Amino acid sequence: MDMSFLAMARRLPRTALRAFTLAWAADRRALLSVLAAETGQGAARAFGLLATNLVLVELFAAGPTPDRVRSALPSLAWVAAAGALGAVLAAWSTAATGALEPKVERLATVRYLRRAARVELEAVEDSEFHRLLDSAQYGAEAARRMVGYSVGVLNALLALVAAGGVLAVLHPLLLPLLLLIALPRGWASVRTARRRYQSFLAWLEHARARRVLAELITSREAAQEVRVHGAGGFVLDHFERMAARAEAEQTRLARAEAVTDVTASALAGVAAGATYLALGLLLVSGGMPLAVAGTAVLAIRTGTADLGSLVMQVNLLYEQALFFQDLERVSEEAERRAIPVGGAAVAERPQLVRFEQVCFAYPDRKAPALHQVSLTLRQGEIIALVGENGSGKTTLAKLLAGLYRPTSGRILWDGVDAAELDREQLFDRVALVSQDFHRWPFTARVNVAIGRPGAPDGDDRLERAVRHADAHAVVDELPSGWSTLLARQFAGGVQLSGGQWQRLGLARAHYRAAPLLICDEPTAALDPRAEIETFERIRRLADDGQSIVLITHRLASVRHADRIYVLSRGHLVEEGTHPELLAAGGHFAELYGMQADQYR
Ligand SMILES: Nc1ncnc2c1ncn2[C@@H]1O[C@H](COP(=O)(O)OP(=O)(O)OP(=O)(O)O)[C@@H](O)[C@H]1O
Repeated sequence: MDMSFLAMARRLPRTALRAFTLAWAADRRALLSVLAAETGQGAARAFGLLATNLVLVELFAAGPTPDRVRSALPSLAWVAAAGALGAVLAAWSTAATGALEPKVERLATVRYLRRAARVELEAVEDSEFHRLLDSAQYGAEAARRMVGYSVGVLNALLALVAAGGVLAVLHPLLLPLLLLIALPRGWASVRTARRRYQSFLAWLEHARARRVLAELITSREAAQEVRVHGAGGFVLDHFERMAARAEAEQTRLARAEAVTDVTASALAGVAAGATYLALGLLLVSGGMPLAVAGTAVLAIRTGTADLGSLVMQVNLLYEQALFFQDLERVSEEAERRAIPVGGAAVAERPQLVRFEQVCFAYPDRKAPALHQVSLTLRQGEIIALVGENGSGKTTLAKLLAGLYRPTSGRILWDGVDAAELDREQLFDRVALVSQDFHRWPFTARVNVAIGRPGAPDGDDRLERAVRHADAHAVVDELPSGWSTLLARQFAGGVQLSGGQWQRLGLARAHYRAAPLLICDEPTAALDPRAEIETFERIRRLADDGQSIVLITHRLASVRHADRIYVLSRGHLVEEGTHPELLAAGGHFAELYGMQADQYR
């Protein structure tokens, strides 16, 4: 909230320069066209004013009126020529600005999204970072607007230099008086912009919550409970109350703006009065001829209009710059929290992954989710992670996949600490079927092939993956087969059942063909036959050399695991094979007994 006017004034040129660099990168030809057209317009305007002065001098000169008009004609032609040139240049500037603006917005958006996609998972889960991301959403649009407003500022500035230059030539007193008229308006605009932005920041969380509430009412996920449980009225009621509070803030802003504006207008009025009084006194005292006074009035009028527009444009630019700075800030933060690039190479087929005394705590939680966990996974082995809800199984899987880094302890891949490995390569060795694997709103084909975008042998690979996950039946039933869109919210989109989705998720993980497969509850939505078959298939993958980490609550299905690790409240409490753990009569045996009893 470093919002003092001076601090902002110091930062504005730097921000404008960044926007300019962005525009240069987006389309330098369009940018140069805009600059040329605007400078040309400024020159044409100054020239036009000077020519007007010559017209007036001729008209107010002594002699018969027809002669005076005749001698004013050449200057009048110059006035017309300057006007025509200005109009052509303005049209050129409009066309170039129109071409430049969307490119700047696209470039700003793509840069920001590229950085956002590369941050650590921890940052994505951090509400503060999300808040930044939300406020930065407006930044790309602000970058676009900054182009237009910068052009406006340039235009008004050059026009002002033209009018001011002419005034300074006419009489040295007139220029400071002109500035005096503009000062109160400038003050008012900046004050209002700052107030609006401060309010935006203070109310951002509120606006986000309101948006979430509004989306809930229309979302497909909540649609059933909105109706059957009557949750719609409840949510709407909250939305209305929150909206009413936001409206009160808008009213406060509007009132404050009105008071500021009226004060500024009064001060500007006094300054304008003083200017015209000075002009009158100069005329009366004979310090200025009538023709010059006529031009001065013209220059003051256009000059105040130009100043007004300059103040407005600077103000708009300033306001957008505040939003653009958010984008810059989030880019810096995303860069700071980015997944590091480079590092030691990871073997194509890692032989051994070891957890050594690994602890992990989520940043917003006091109690660690994992406490001194040590385990080993060899190539071609299946290990199973079991334990009650919240015992830390998924967290462990995410650490293994390289999504989190241990708070203490080490994860060694063939003896090398994962912290030193090239994370991109590490990700490349892992396939995930997580509990919440993503249901991409794309076609069935893409939903599988997105497991490894850009994989070379398209259809064969797809066929193998589908056969493995027994997803044929799912795809055969779809109206357009592989090309069916799996997003009900779009025309022609189809909705799959949970189990059908799960088969596609499994096919996706198989399509990825990574040496390490992590299956987190891969069969929760499958019917009993499909579940048994799936576990059997997963087991066969290990025979082909894939290492598998299986997380499940179906304790009978971990029989074939080479080793079972039992977690409880983040601690590793038991490990062994299925028969060993049953014989030990510990935690696993107890859980297994409870499940088995249900079937007896
Ligand atoms: N992103 C997160 N941020 C903060 N805490 C989390 C996060 N994910 C999980 N936790 C917490 O960490 C602990 C372990 O969760 P985890 O998801 O690893 O358990 P789990 O054994 O996979 O549970 P389940 O069987 O229910 O899937 C829980 O207390 C959970 O509340």
